[in-house]
Amino acid sequence: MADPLLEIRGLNKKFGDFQALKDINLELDKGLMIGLIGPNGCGKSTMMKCICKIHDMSSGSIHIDGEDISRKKPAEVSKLVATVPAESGPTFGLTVTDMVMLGRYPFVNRIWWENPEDEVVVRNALKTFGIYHLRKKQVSMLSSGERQRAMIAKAYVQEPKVMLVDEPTSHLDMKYKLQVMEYLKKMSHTDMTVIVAEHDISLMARYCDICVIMKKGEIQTIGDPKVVITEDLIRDVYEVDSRIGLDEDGEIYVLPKKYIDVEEY
Ligand SMILES: Nc1ncnc2c1ncn2[C@@H]1O[C@H](COP(=O)(O)OP(=O)(O)OP(=O)(O)O)[C@@H](O)[C@H]1O
Repeated sequence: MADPLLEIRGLNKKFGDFQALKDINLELDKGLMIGLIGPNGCGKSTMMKCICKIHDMSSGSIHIDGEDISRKKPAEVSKLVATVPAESGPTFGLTVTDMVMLGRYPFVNRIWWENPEDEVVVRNALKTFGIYHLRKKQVSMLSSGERQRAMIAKAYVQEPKVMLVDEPTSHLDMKYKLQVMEYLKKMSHTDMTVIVAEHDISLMARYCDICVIMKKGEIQTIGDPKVVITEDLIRDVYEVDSRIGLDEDGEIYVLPKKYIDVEEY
């Protein structure tokens, strides 16, 4: 059997006395779309930041494609893993093309000067993500949906093996939510494993091959969303009563019904 693309062993992360991640163990194969689900503060972003080395681990190991990331320099890690953060941050008057081109940075040796190959990769990404017509526009002028697609294009041109996407649809309307998830799904079909943290569980259940459910810094369960996402699980993890159904296409939808006030018990 092939080795997993991402292998996390005994990952712990502490901020001072607070333990944000507790003994995380996870093996993921390539070519999958993975949904990271759990309540606010359960550790989703912290786990992503450990995978891309924004945070140092307190203990444990992370291997991507057999490579121990703790031994890699930042530029080498950037060739293995790319991140699409929840917020894009300041863009300093960059055009869409300029910003997406920044994703090629790990491939530049000493002097920053894009070559014709970089230009082809960027042009293709702009077309793939439907933003070619916006290429000369400043990123600060884009709508949320357009900016999100530009951020995904920037991560895509990094040609990573693992793509980490934090809350990709939080500012998007229904159409762009679906569109962004479609793009991410397509990327997972190019042998890239895409890990998405997102609060819309119905959307995650529909698009993800595997869901990783987290609670209080630990992995609660992992598996096929149609199997693992149940009313009992939602009650346990979110303290919310919900109804879970299947529409005529066999897709799961999750309807939150009532917040359970734990103080009442
Ligand atoms: N740099 C930090 N210093 C101290 N505590 C932190 C730091 N970063 C995160 N935490 C804490 O670690 C816990 C996990 O945070 P994290 O951002 O990973 O949660 P999350 O699951 O991504 O939440 P959300 O869904 O709200 O984005 C939280 O209690 C948070 O306050």
